[in-house]
Amino acid sequence: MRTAYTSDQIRAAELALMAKLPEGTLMGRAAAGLAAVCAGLLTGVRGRVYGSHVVLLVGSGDNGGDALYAGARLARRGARVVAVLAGSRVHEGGLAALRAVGGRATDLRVPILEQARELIGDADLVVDGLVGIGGSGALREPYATLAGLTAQASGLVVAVDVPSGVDASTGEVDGAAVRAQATVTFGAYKNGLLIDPGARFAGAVEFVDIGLGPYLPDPDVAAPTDEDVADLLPRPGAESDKYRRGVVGIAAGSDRYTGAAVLAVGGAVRAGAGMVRFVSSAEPVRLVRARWPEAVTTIIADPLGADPIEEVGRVQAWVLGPGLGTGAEAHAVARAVLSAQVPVLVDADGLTLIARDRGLLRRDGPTLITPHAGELSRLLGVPRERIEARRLEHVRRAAAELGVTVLLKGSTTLVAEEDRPVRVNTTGTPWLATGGTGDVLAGIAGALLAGGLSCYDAASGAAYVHGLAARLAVRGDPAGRGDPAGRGDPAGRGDAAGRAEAPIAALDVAQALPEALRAL
Ligand SMILES: NC(=O)C1=CN([C@@H]2O[C@H](COP(=O)(O)OP(=O)(O)OC[C@H]3O[C@@H](n4cnc5c(N)ncnc54)[C@H](O)[C@@H]3O)[C@@H](O)[C@H]2O)[C@@H](O)CC1
Ligand SMILES: [K+]
Repeated sequence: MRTAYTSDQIRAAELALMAKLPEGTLMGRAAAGLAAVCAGLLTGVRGRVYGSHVVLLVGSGDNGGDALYAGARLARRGARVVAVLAGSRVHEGGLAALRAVGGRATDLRVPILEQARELIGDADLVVDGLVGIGGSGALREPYATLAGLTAQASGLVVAVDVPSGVDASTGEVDGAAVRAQATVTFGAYKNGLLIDPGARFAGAVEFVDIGLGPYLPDPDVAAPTDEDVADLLPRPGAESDKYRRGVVGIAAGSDRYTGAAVLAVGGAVRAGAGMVRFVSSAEPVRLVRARWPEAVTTIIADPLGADPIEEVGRVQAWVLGPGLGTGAEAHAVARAVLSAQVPVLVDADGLTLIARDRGLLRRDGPTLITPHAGELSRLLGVPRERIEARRLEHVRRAAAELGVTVLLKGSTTLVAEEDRPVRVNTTGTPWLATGGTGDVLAGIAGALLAGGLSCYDAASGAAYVHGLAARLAVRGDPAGRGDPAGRGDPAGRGDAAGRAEAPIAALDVAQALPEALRAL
């Protein structure tokens, strides 16, 4: 599990560790690690550090101090280093160290932005030491303009600890922020490096150990890795039969919307359900049977009757909602499914139904909901843009307010359950933003729930394998190996340039599931 923390958590751990060490030790470790990463990147691009142009953007806090000490180390190796002093104060020790080895600082008599514009344009490397975990709110001037100028840099941009303008605790970006190719982070991951929109600004995240480990509390956020997911996925034993592996019931589709049902069933079949029982009206049943003969189907004879799902046999978990419709009949089916005591995953139209009738969520069994930002917006009565800008806050709020496990889909998929770290998914690809992929995800998670996983594990496991399968489908390479911004990057971004990738249809994701599962 890759763990991440808020600024306050990191700061408390640093204070505890610092109390045991001579002054300056931690900054020394941070700067040495930062300089080593910068030197490696410069060598990769230019063949050597010697003679390279390095510009340090230096704020008034310790983040600027790190940049200055690292700059001094690069200057000692022959880099031409200039510090743009952007703050009203500067870390004096760091500035003295830089000057002592021939580094320069901007002339305070000349407007800072004028100097910076030219320097940034010519630099091989820009080091962003404006603000780190001490930052709060939107960047003020001149930091905001400096952050914007880094977009015009022709050389590398490396952020110190966290890209300036990204809220380290939440990933929120309010106004300008530095967009880095790499972020060198100290002691522990910050939430904002894993969660969008912030994660998009961080580039590849390099971790520098400064000895904080023993002082860190329980994490605020955790990102499962291949090993974690492989461990939690159910594997059939010799004594398994379809019931032990789990029977998932899928109540989805309507005569108007049939595709979602086919996709959800496909996700469940391919993710290893022992059996899929599909329940719907005649037309989706016909199509599901044609595409997935493995599924056992039931046509609901009387949706408005006393128990519309009475005819369905034993089920260990339900998926409710894809393509179900939102009328009276769908409501009746939803009520019947949610009155079961087994885990129920609610998606798509099911979410619209519970947004209108929250009483449906008053039930005995565990509930997992899988909204995207628009659906969550209707559930919480909060504008969609606000949810997208503050994903962590809203996924937590939904879990607390609704008393369910919440998987919030989107550019970074999050899973929240009260009193647990929020899980962030690091697989996936922007190509997943296409119709029907959510239905496949619901099927996968349903299969895992039926296999005995908790809502929390089923949701995070499903998001993970769904993302892997999508990568396999878009580039024939589930692990994203050969893509430096892929698996090596904890944020798990895809190849930003979209190289060697092709669009996918949702069914391709379902079809790629077996291979993704084999790759784990
Ligand atoms: N505390 C420690 O033990 C260590 C801290 N380190 C570094 O220290 C950083 C934290 O240093 P600080 O606590 O001094 O804080 P920062 O340097 O992150 O930022 C604080 C400064 O930025 C200004 N500021 C805050 N928000 C701003 C905004 N929106 N616009 C413009 N200016 C803003 C503040 O007025 C203050 O001067 C870490 O991110 C890391 O880089 C490392 O050296 C490792 C050890
Ligand atoms: K920074």
